[in-house]
Amino acid sequence: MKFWLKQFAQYPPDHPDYWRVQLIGYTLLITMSYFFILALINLLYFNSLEYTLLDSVGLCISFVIFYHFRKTGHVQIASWATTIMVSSLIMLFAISAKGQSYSLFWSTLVPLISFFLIGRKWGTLISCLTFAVCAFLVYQQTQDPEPVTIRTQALFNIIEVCIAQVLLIRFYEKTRFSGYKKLALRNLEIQKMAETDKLTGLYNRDKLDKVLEQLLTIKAVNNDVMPDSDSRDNKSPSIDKGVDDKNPTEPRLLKLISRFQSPISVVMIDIDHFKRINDNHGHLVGDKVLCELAHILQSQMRNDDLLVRWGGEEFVMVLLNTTLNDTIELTERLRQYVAKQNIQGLALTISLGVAQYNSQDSADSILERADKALYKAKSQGRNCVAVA
Ligand SMILES: Nc1nc2c(ncn2[C@@H]2O[C@H](COP(=O)(O)OP(=O)(O)OP(=O)(O)O)[C@@H](O)[C@H]2O)c(=O)[nH]1
Repeated sequence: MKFWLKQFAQYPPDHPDYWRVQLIGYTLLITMSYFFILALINLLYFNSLEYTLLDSVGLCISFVIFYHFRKTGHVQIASWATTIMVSSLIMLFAISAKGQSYSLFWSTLVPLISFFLIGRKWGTLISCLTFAVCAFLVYQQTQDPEPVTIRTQALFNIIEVCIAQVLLIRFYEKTRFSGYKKLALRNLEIQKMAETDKLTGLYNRDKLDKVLEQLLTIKAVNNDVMPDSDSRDNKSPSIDKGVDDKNPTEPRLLKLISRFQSPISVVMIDIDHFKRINDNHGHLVGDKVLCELAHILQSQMRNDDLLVRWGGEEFVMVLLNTTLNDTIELTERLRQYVAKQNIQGLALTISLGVAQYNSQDSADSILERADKALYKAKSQGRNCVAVA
């Protein structure tokens, strides 16, 4: 089938007409095969010249539309031509069979094709017209005193229409599935973009607010029922890392948050005299320093902790299951580690402000205390850790 279906460069998979183009191709290939087989069956098995002629006309028209569509890629013309051809041949067949031998069953294909190819408005009109003709044929049958006899033709009609229905519905399901998948992926991308800092690839401030809010709400509830554990080595729930995370939109934190009982520390980190780096080496170097520092900080953190870019040259860490003493020890180690690094050929230092969660804290108040601690560290001469 793929060999016969031409892929048009002007209709890539994300083009609104992509699936219409596919359906035109599929429908025309299916109708050509159907008309060819039906013509043979009607000629050789039923000896019906009338139906053989009808099928041959269908085969020729399908081929002409198929050929024209492959040459021009004109979706609108091909959609209308296919719909009119399919519905009028079905109607011609049903009328010539006087609606007998389940020939009316073919009309159920008309809405499937017309709605998809020419839209709701015209699809409704053509389907209603087709069904009106069917109703009229049935009415005529009711007026006919002769009893209806079921022949082999009826069996063929039922089988052929069922196969066509299954093929079309399979196609629609594929279309729907592919559409939803694309939408879901796009939503994930958008969510990721909204939560990520473009420069460093870390989570951004919005994400921090969201995570802290959830974390502290659960913490406040749990504080009423469970005592805090007091060691960083205890098994703790995790927060996603921002950098290089394959799926930052589905943090492990959210899955584990309900089990959360442990102490939380928030650390605000600021590069000392960053303005001088920009002034002396330019903003591009400044940007590279920010990226490199983000990776250095990330490399020194546990998988369980969260690092975000707060804005400018400031970062925030959220440490789970970490007591105040552990946090001071850890941040001091981090400060010394950064001071020893050569970042873009520069030696730089950081100041850190630490705040430990207490039961009165909200997301805003704990960040505010960490910020005050950072201010203290700056006023103590920078390159140090201060506690709120
Ligand atoms: N290159 C670059 N610079 C930035 C970015 N965001 C903020 N800055 C710069 O960071 C500098 C921050 O300067 P200040 O707030 O005076 O702080 P500082 O020079 O680090 O001094 P202290 O914090 O007091 O040690 C400003 O020059 C901002 O322009 C960024 O995304 N890229």
